Amino acid sequence: MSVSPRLLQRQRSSCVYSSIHGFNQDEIKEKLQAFHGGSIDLLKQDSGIAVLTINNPSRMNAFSGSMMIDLEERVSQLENWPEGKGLIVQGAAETFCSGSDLNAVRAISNQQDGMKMCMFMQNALTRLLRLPLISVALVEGRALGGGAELTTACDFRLMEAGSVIQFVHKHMGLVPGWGGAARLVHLVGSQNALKLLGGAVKVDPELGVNIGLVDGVLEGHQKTEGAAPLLQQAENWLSRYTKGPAPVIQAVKKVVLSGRELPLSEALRTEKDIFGTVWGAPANLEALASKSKHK
Ligand SMILES: CCC(=O)SCCNC(=O)CCNC(=O)[C@H](O)C(C)(C)COP(=O)(O)OP(=O)(O)OC[C@H]1O[C@@H](n2cnc3c(N)ncnc32)[C@H](O)[C@@H]1OP(=O)(O)O
Repeated sequence: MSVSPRLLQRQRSSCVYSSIHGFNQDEIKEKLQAFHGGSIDLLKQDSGIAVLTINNPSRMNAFSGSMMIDLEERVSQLENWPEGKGLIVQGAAETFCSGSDLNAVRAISNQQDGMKMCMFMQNALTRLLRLPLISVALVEGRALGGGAELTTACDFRLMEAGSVIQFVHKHMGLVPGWGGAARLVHLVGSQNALKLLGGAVKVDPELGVNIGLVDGVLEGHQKTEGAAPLLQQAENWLSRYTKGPAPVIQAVKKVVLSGRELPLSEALRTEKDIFGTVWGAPANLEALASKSKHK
């Protein structure tokens, strides 16, 4: 499939690494492709909420090399989805993700390949976080290592009662490399981030909510009689933020993103530009015509 120049330009501007940093995406893709197994599945729904599933149940949804490539391709598809409003990232078979596939990690444990894999995943997860969609990580079971990092590449995190997020990197003689440490500091502050990484702390829903990592706790549908399936609960939770026309929801995400990532003057100018895309647009004119009251 050929990629349009506009799409390529948008992808590049969302990436952290490019050829200027000595990063060659095709080269690392070829290496990663050798470690296959599992998939990343994308379901775009008419509601404007997509579901991205980390699917490698026989390895507790660990990321094989080919799944890393899949992830990058799915993010590209979501970048090019004008009707999109929200995204739920979940794991298959009742667990979230056990990080990178340790078989692949062992095979590419040399310094150079490790750096390339790290840059590839930072690019993919940064683009995931920068999607103009409001995103939620739905954590069921365990989110370990790179799986914990993946949760921080979403706008929100919902945990099922009994689930765990754990940055186990220290136990592996590592630190996060997929951007998880930088994002964690933004989410919970440097004191809490130091505790979570330095202690490889098991974060349960209660601790997660207390430190601001977790935005909601869902009832375990298998343990609580009458509870809705988890994905349904997550969709209901997300829908309060995705009600309305896609251009408006996407603009909401973009102004928050620019405020989060850019220096103030630049964020203000970006906000003005984004404001310009919704001012006088159909949803704005419709709201003005309806003389709505906000009681
Ligand atoms: C970016 C840096 C990183 O992400 S480094 C990787 C960090 N992750 C890890 O170290 C996770 C290691 N795995 C575990 O701790 C356990 O397998 C967990 C996930 C707790 C599950 O335990 P338990 O319920 O007893 O199942 P199990 O150990 O029998 O696992 C089932 C099969 O899945 C596999 N598995 C699990 N995690 C990985 C992984 N990260 N990479 C490759 N394979 C993994 C296990 O080896 C096991 O496979 P098998 O059935 O023995 O063939």
